[in-house]
Amino acid sequence: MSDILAALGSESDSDYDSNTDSDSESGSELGTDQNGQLSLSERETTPDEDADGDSSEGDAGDDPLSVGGLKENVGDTMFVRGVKEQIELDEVTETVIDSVSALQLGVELGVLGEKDEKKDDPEKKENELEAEEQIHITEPAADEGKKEESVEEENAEQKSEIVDLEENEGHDEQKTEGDSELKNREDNEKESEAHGEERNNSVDERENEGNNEANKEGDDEQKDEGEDQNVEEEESILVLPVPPPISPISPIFPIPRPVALPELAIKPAPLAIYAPPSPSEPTASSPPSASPSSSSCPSSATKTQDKAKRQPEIDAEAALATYLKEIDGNTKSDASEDAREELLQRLPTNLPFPPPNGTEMKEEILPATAFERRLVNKEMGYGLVALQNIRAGTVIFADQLVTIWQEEQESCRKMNEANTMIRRKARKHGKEWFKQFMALSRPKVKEYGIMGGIWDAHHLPTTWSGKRGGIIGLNLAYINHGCIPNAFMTYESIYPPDKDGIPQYDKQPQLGRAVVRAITEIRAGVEICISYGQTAGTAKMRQNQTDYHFGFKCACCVCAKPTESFENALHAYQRLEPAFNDRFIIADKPALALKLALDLIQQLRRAYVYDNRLAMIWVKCAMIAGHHSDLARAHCFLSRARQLVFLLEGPSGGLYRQVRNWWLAPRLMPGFGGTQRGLSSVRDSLKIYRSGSDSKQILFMVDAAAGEYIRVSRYKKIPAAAKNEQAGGDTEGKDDEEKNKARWEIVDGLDPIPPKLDMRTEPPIHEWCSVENCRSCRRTDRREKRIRESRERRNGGEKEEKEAEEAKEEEKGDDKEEEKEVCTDPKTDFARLLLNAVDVFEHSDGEAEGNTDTKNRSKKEKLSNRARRGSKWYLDALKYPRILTPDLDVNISPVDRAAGCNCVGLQQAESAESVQSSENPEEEQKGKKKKRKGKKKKNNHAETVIQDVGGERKVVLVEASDAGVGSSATVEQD
Ligand SMILES: C[S@@+](CC[C@H](N)C(=O)[O-])C[C@H]1O[C@@H](n2cnc3c(N)ncnc32)[C@H](O)[C@@H]1O
Repeated sequence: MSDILAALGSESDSDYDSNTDSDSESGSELGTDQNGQLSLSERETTPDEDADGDSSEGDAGDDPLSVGGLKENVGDTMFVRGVKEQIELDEVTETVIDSVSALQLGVELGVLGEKDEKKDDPEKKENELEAEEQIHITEPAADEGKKEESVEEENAEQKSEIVDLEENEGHDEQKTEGDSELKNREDNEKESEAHGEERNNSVDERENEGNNEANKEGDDEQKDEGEDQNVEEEESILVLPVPPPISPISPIFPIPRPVALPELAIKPAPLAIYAPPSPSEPTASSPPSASPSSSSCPSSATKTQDKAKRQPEIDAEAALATYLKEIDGNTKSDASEDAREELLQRLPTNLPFPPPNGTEMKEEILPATAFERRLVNKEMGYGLVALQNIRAGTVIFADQLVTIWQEEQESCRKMNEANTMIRRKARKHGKEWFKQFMALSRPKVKEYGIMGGIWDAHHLPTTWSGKRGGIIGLNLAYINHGCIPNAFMTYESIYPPDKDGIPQYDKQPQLGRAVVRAITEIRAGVEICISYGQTAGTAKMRQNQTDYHFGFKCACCVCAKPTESFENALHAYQRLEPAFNDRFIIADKPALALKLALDLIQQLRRAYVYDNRLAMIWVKCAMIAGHHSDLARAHCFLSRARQLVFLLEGPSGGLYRQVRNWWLAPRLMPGFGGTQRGLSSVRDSLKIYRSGSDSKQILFMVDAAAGEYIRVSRYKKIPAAAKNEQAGGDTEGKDDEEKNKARWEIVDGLDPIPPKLDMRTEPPIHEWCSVENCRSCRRTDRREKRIRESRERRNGGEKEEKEAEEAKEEEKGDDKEEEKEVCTDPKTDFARLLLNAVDVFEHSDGEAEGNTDTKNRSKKEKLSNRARRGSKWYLDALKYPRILTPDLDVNISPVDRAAGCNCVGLQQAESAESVQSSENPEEEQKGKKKKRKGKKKKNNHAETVIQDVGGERKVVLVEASDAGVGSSATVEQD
């Protein structure tokens, strides 16, 4: 899954039916993108979000995963639940508040423990100081003098910078910040003295290094360059230590950094750490209410209460709870069909199309005042905390980045080289940016240098376009990791422009800004978290994962205070996710795979996991359906994936683009058409969309056995009247809703003969589009028209038509046999396809033998053409071995065969013949001839498998003689 994500760039049982309905309307999306652009304001005016917020209630009650719905619903849900959570979070908050006040007392948290110990034990303190000194002394003796020199020089440089700073400060924006910081520090120092504590040198150091470096930037570039060189010379004596294997992207300065917390303005403001909403769903009868004790700040509590009094969230909450219950099937719905329809009506249907590559996106970005840096807790340090309610889908910030790729990192042999590189890259973003960059906090490790210190404290490991590296941005520098995040980060792709400044899309794009979007509503006072990387499993497992990959044990609220439902969901994800990459399950147990997916989607939704983990499950379901040529289900799954990915990435995201393309043409999905077991048309998806609350049953094939595949066309709706009649009018004990509900039955027997999959005859998907004057449809029409005309021009009208007709007839003749009957057994479907592949092999053998017989050749050519068509899936599947290659070692048991399947594939298989294998190539050749001779004589059952023959993968016939049916099969190789 992550592979796909990397290559490309992923709502619950409860929502798919509503969403699918919206999806049915989402055909209208085709026309909604009139400008090809999206501005957030446009999105904000979706029908689900009317001015008074009432509709958002409806949405909330309706479909928390739809894009607009999510914005409102989840938000509302989270908002109200968040209040509840705060009761649970009181403990945490108290701890945090304690630590804040501790910090105000001038105690640096990072060295709290250290200092306490030192206070207790003066001897120990002395020893440690000595040890610290020794660490510096352990430099090579020859370098020692130089190092001291360099340190002195650095200090001298810093002092001169301070003078500069003091001179410039009057004109500098940083002045006020610096002043307040200095004041804070002075206060802290005084208090520290009062407590008899040792004053921390870090203050001076930061003053010297941070602000002054920023100030120094005010000087001209040449001077800077000169200084760089000086620094380079000074630092060249320091050798970068060998990086320990902490992370695949080892930090550029891998010395374990001390836990020195950055000095920022600490306000004794209400503080709530990020927490996903409580999984316990409030009921309509007991709407959640804000409790004064749920907030550390009385004023904020009152505000929340006031909000709660204004009701909309509570009503939305109640509606959502009812709706969720209805969908989940936990309880019977109180919501009438009409009410439900009304809710569905409010779903947004105008998901925009991604703009053409490179089009400037006009999305609103929140003002910088919408969040601030605050101390979260001792473990996590500082984080970004929302100061206002943020809607799902909003761009919180878009950061310019300093990126250092792994190769660049590895090319730095010395600390100063790395420092210079970071400095150079940071300066590219302009003076103001650089100043702010220099003002980022950093640990007090001399060896790191200034840039190295900042990098070490704030960089995030990343992978982009297959490259690994680290990034650092001004806001990103303070965003923490959460295992259930409420924000999602994507990158912009920047294509290099040509001479005229036009982006060249055929060139490799460069990493642009890092865009962070809210994926659920984020309440004011809640920490904004992204996921540094997908974590899964229990809290301990996740902590190990973050420790291994990022060098810290995750202390996010989900890990710090694991609750049952979060744990279950993330553990289920870890256990079930691999199933969607398992060739055997995908090819042979599609219904099992879909059921697992349903279970997982439900669990993730309950735990409020709305990130790419969920989106990719929808995508995987679509791929599974696609593998079995089930256009209808694939289309529905892709609709859901598309909505969610849109929320995560916005309209110009890479995955969004990809999913949207697949949604338009599911056949473009890798592995599509591996079998024809689920053959359906996109039009069939309307059945799923219209099936309302039963859509889960159809979409996920809930009634199917693990290895079964029930085509959408086999579901038949029994109207309520007919159903009651069938029951003999026995409707006692059933409520009205049950009586009036239609039933979906699965029509028994074989699936009807499917139409041949033919891209030319299938109506283009845009034909379903109901939007008037749809831009996309017009474009498609124009393109098709152009193609037709050019074809006609090239081949000369009539002649070409005649030829095409002839070719069609010929093809029909070829495929008649295949169309006779369609096997619904996966194994036999599979055998048939493999046999086609065998034809290819045979044909190539013939050529190798120099068989020039024209009759044979034309026959073989025909065969091979057919085989090529049939086995295209096989070749395609080989391209995606991890994802959707069907199980290559599939065997048809003799018992299965004895059960008698009439499919053409099996008949062909039965008429085929196996040949004795031999390790000797000459004998093998003889064997092949023998095989061809005896082809018609024997009537043994044969099955095909892929085996390693002489180091090469070959399709092999596995023969079972008539006598062996039901007993044992003899295996021979060809
Ligand atoms: C980009 S910085 C975030 C800002 C950082 N908290 C600070 O105070 O400077 C990333 C660092 O924050 C800490 N961090 C982030 N998320 C964390 C989490 N969930 N648990 C523990 N530490 C975390 C780790 O030390 C990590 O290396």
